[in-house]
Amino acid sequence: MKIGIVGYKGRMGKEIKDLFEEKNHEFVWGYDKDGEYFQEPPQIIIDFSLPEVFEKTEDYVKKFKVPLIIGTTGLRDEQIEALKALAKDVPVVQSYNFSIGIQLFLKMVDFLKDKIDGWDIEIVETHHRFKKDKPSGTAKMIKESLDKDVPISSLRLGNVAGDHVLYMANLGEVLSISHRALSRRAFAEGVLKSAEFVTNKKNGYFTFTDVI
Ligand SMILES: NC(=O)C1=CN([C@@H]2O[C@H](COP(=O)(O)OP(=O)(O)OC[C@H]3O[C@@H](n4cnc5c(N)ncnc54)[C@H](O)[C@@H]3O)[C@@H](O)[C@H]2O)C=CC1
Ligand SMILES: O=C(O)C1=N[C@H](C(=O)O)C[C@H](O)C1
Repeated sequence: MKIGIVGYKGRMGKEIKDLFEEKNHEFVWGYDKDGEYFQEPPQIIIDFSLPEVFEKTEDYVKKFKVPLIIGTTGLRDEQIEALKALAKDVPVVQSYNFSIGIQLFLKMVDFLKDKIDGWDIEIVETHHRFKKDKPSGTAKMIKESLDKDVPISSLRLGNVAGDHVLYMANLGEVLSISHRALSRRAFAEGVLKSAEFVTNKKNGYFTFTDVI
């Protein structure tokens, strides 16, 4: 497929471009801080940028009438609503984490959440020093899955690709679930799966849970 990437000069943008090209897909369009790169119209747009770029992405998806895969974190509620509106016309896949491991993590949380009433529960996330948002989108997803107002601690250290730990403790024991992304490749592979997932869809709002 011919892909377009919003944020194509960023860490995730480059990782996604590299993986798709290894799989014989073609990077034909991009948008970044210094404007548009145009070779030909894309068949799909992938956005890994910042929430302030969202309206541009929305305009380009409408212009090219193509599916959107969006992993940008820190989106505002009205931006999520705008994605749902966009999904009436094109397929949209939105997730704050495109790794398989975090999907399994969320399933474990779902299994545990009504068995840990009265326990102390805390989320700790660690990311590279360049990450702009805090807490991470994934930590927010874990909190939402728990259905509880639990504290989130954020560490910004070196070049960590993404660690998430959920601690649960009663007076006698500590239980934890942890996930470590060893590189950004894990996220890029989830984006590729999502791009393949939407190829036969006309429209609809999906999360990465629907994809796997
Ligand atoms: N959902 C997921 O699985 C994952 C999500 N992310 C999220 O993806 C986003 C990007 O992460 P990274 O690639 O590490 O960041 P980055 O900072 O390396 O890349 C962001 C790109 O957006 C561009 N950009 C910034 N402002 C812009 C503007 N006003 N107009 C056009 N382009 C602009 C930057 O120039 C840069 O190339 C973040 O929100 C991050 O949290 C990151 C990894 C995995
Ligand atoms: O910015 C990152 O790098 C990451 N962001 C996502 C998040 O905020 O949860 C996903 C991953 O942990 C890497």
